[in-house]
Formats: sequence, structure tokens, C-alpha cells
Amino acid sequence: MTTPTAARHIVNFITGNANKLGEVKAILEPAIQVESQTLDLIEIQGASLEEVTLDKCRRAADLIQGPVLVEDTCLCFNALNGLPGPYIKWFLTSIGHEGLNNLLAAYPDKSAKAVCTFAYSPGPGHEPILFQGITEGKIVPARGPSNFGWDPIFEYEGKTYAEMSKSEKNQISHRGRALAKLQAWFAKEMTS
Ligand SMILES: O=c1nc[nH]c2c1ncn2[C@H]1C[C@H](O)[C@@H](COP(=O)(O)OP(=O)(O)OP(=O)(O)O)O1
Ligand SMILES: [Mg+2]
Repeated sequence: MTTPTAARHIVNFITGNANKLGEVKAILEPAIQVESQTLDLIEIQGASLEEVTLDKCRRAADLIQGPVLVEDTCLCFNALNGLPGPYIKWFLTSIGHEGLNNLLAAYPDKSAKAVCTFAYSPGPGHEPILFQGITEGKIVPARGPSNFGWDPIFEYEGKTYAEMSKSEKNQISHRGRALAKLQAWFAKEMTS
């Protein structure tokens, strides 16, 4: 059954990452329809996770000249005081799964947080709203298919993200948890 058009929200998710888009669609649709445009948005450095996402969202709204949803994902190693954090993309590209494991070789603490921060802007000039989700896990040698980023090295309750089915991951993931907050906010907007 489809939701009546009048009660339906549409978001324009701006991302260059097809895997993110797939998960966001799987979680939000059909209640919230997800359209998408691919833009490689500049991400600022030396700022908090929230500031990085807010800035990315303002840039996207200015470029699109309309409502946008963006997301920034961080992988924070507790032994490294939260690094690589927002720089995980460049660490992953440069040193891979093994290199990321090696970063923690000197520390007994392998725990890590996956943090997903979505920002929604109703349009240029509006202050974006943030929705954050965190999943606590640990960094392990790669297990499972290498389909999406660091999924094979992030373990949650005995399984790496890569060893989970898509729906299993979405139930407990940083992204799923952030989107649960976004869904609640949109549901409230619809009734107010
Ligand atoms: O659930 C995930 N499971 C495994 N890996 C993941 C996940 N989510 C993001 N990732 C990877 C993609 C990128 O290497 C880095 C985040 O960087 P981030 O800037 O947020 O992503 P991106 O540049 O690929 O896409 P976007 O255009 O939305 O910024 O972590
Ligand atoms: Mg990015």
C-alpha cells in the first residue's frame, strides 16, 4: 500500500555515495520518498562533526536552491581520542582495512564509535536541523564482503556490519539510529 500523496514527504538527499543512498532509501521509503542528486560537497576540516555536517548542508542548499538532506559519517577510535573521525574516508582510501587495524596495534582498547550525522535544510538561508545516531562497536581484522567502506572491520555484538544482512545492519546502525530521529521529526511536522 502506498501512503497518500498529501501525507508524503520528499527529501532530496545530496551524496556522492551510492551505498549510503541505498540504505537511506531502504530505511525511509515509502513513508518518506528519497530523491537524490550527486554532488561532491566540500567538507571543512578542524571542526566538530556537527559543524562539518551543518556547513555541508548549507553549501548543498545554496547549490541546489531548495530543500536538501546531507549526511556525514565518522568512524572514531576511542584509543585515538576519536580519530580518524571525519577523516575516515581518506584514511580508508590510503591505508585500507589492514592499516586501520594497525593504527590500534599499540593499544589494548579496540573500541570505536560509528557516528552518522544527518542535516536537513528547508532551503538556502535556513538553519539546518541535525539528527545524529551512534553505534558502539570495535575494530577487528576484516570479515565479510567488502561492499561498503569499513563495514568488514566494524564489529557490533559479534558480527561485523559486512556479515549482517542489509536489514539487520539498518536496525542497529549509526545511520538507522540517526534516521529514526529524522522519521520522528518528519512525523511530527506532518501533524503540526
Ligand atoms: O555505513 C557505513 N559502513 C561502512 N563505511 C561507511 C559507512 N558510511 C560511510 N562509510 C564510509 C564512506 C566514506 O569512506 C566514509 C565517510 O565519509 P563521508 O564523507 O561521510 O562519505 P562520502 O564522501 O562517501 O559520501 P558523501 O558524498 O555523502 O559525503 O566512511
Ligand atoms: Mg564525503
